[in-house]
Amino acid sequence: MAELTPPDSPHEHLIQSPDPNHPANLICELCRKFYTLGWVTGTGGGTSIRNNDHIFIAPSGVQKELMDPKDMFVMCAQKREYLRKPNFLKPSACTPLFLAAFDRGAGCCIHTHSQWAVLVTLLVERELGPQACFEIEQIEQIKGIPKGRGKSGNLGYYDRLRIPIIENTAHEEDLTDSLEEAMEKYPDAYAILVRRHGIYVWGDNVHKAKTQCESIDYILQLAVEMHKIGLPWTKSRPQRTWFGRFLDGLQRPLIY
Ligand SMILES: CSCCC(=O)C(=O)COP(=O)(O)O
Ligand SMILES: [Zn+2]
Repeated sequence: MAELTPPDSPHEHLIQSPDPNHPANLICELCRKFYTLGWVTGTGGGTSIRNNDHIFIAPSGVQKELMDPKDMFVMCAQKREYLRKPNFLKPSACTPLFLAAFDRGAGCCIHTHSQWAVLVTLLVERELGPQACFEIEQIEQIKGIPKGRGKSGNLGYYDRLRIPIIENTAHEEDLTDSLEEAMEKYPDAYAILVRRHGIYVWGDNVHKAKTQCESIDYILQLAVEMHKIGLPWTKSRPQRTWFGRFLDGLQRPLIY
């Protein structure tokens, strides 16, 4: 796709490997899969992988399903300096957001423009207000999400999954401060929704980031469908008002 860094560059070996699990190959393969799910259409969304000392980043504004390993940027994880920069390309505008996830121990971060994610941010705003998180419980797929950083095991069926929501900005990179704030406020979160935009999901490694992103997308789609037929996402709302409890008593199908 791109005009390449000269092939005699000392860093070409960083993106050349016959191993399908090499990060440069894997980002391209994953983005092809994610495209079919509607996660990275129209150049939106993307994926970044940290592999020990190296961070692999896709270019900005390209069709993510058509990328080639030679299009990948490679950054030194410690110095945060680019070791490999393909000519005529810019690194993804999501780079500072991916780095925020790597700073907190992630091995892979996936950004999607899934319509389910966008719809849930709109529903939460309308039903619960601008400061609210998305919350859901008693759905089997919640078990696909870890309890939190430094905690062993995954959420259980009766645990509540909470995904914070931050407001969108005109430029992707300007999301960084609010994303980091949300990461600090919700240290157990492995995902953050961006209103009217999409979601960032990260995991300890590629396998975990991918399966967590799949579980969350499944739950977000389910949540939209549940809302359409008037089913609540949680059994009860924390800090309910007397009016909320009154409505509970009537067993009205409202979202809290
Ligand atoms: C139509 S995509 C707008 C930018 C965006 O939200 C995104 O996720 C893609 O950014 P990138 O710089 O990686 O192309
Ligand atoms: Zn985006």
